[in-house]
Amino acid sequence: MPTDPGGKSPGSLEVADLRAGYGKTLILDGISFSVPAGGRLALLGRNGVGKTTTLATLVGQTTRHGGGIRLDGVELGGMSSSARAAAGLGYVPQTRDIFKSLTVEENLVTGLKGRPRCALEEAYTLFPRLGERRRNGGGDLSGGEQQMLSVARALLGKPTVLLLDEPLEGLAPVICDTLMAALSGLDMTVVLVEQQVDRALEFADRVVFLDRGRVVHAGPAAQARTDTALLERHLGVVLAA
Ligand SMILES: Nc1ncnc2c1ncn2[C@@H]1O[C@H](COP(=O)(O)OP(=O)(O)OP(=O)(O)O)[C@@H](O)[C@H]1O
Repeated sequence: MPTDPGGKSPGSLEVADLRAGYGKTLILDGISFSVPAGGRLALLGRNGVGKTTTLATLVGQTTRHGGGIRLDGVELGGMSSSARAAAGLGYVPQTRDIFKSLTVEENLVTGLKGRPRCALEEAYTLFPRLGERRRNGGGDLSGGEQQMLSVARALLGKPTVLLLDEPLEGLAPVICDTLMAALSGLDMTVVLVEQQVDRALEFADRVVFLDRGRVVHAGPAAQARTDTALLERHLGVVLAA
């Protein structure tokens, strides 16, 4: 992991009493959580509880009504989305943020943010499939390849915190394995929203459950995996033993 001049690893995220929504409609009603540099947080909850809104608020795509978002002690709340990206937030939205009319390589170039073109090799090393398909159009890729492209493009910007919104949605189990293996090798802070609870809890070290725009539980992911009452209460699921 890169270190700052003071020798501390970057990527410490602190969200304090965040209140946000769409226009005047409040969805997040005072959310607080923190992730240390290099930590992995799973953000879970039933449909419509505000998980996507939380990530969208972190990157400045909603209306913030109050509260703070600090990255390595720097308040991001008043910044534009592009300034937050420059500060270190990388975002992979649920919609897979790729340009379908551009080739794989052209898509990746848009993620370079001023870095030299040779940095594209990082993406092809992480996902060799993208290297094989570098001249194919983004719209011609399978769902899994599009997701790899979306993740790789976000990583090329060298974020210190990666925000992932349901990266496994609609993907075959073998592609989910490939993606999770790549994500598990990353050396950065990650906030993961995911419906595949077992995979999310295996990946994460901490978990936060949301319900109706509030944090209703926060704790170690390993403990949550075996707490059937907790999972049933907040998600309505029971994991296979
Ligand atoms: N653009 C929008 N304008 C107004 N309301 C919205 C908008 N996007 C989401 N909402 C509302 O905000 C609430 C939270 O939605 P959000 O997408 O954050 O939930 P979620 O936990 O990510 O759900 P899911 O698991 O279904 O993706 C829902 O009631 C939703 O209808």
